[in-house]
Amino acid sequence: MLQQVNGHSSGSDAQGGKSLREDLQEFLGGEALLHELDDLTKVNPVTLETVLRCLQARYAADMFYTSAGCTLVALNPFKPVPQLYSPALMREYHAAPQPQKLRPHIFAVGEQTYRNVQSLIEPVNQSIIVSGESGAGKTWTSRCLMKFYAVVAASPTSLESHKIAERIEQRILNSNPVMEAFGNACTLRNNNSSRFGKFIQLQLNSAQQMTGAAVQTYLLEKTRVTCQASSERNFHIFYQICKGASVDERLQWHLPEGASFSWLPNPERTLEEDCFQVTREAMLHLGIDIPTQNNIFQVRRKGIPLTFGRCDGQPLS
Ligand SMILES: Nc1ncnc2c1ncn2[C@@H]1O[C@H](COP(=O)(O)OP(=O)(O)OP(=O)(O)O)[C@@H](O)[C@H]1O
Repeated sequence: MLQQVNGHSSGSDAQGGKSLREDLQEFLGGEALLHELDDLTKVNPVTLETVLRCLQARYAADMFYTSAGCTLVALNPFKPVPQLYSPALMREYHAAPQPQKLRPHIFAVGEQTYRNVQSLIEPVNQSIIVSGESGAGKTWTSRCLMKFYAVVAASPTSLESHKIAERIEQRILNSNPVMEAFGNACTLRNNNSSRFGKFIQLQLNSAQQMTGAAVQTYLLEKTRVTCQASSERNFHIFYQICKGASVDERLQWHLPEGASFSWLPNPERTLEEDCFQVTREAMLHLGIDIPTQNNIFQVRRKGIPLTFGRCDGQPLS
């Protein structure tokens, strides 16, 4: 049903102008070129149908980013598109005199923000809000932005400062697997769904080089530890420990090979997120040594109330 949108009415215009229906027909008549509309502000008339048809045409043409004024609409390709995130493309957006004139991309947003920090009078803080429904690609997009800044905000001249910058970049990137292991879970909508919100702050010095990062997390879905919807799973870390612990660790942590736990449903699902080794290495790079890691994993086990027990009726310890 056509509704009044932007001053257009669904019937004929009394002043002799075209009706919304005619506008729509004219707009959709040029469907072959819809994918070329890289900014939704160029869509006319603006209706749910025209906007969706435009995004659909761009999606079909493998164009996953579309501007909407100063907002960027990102569609989840649900397939690997490596050329869309290559370091060469990062450098292209970084070097462009006007990145906004290139094709819409998360790197254009990243670069514009990076340039905005350095105003003529004093540095100005910048914020990027990544929002969308579960599975839309927020975590992916945040990761892309962090990788982008790790590349563009690291061009120090001296070898020593280069090493410092490299270490910071690596730590920033390594924070992702750790946060995802402890805060993400497989849900019906997303195999790697973040069950918490996060505020990531990247810090730059006066030369625009990355000097540090801080992550604040909030609203962790703690109830998932004890209660999961059917066909969903607990936090990745529990499965990682159960699947990836060595024989010695199993003995120390009282995790017999093949034991199943009622609070760890659907363990048979094998996800790429189940890799314990990746989490351990990332923790090591963040400065969490092996004894501390072991303490954390023991706390994890002991922190689970005994009432959950094992499926085979044995107590946890
Ligand atoms: N740009 C992209 N290119 C390729 N794959 C993508 C892209 N964006 C998202 N995906 C795929 O979609 C999946 C879901 O994306 P992501 O985890 O980022 O969603 P989300 O919005 O953070 O969801 P949630 O709110 O549940 O945490 C990813 O694991 C990845 O496989």
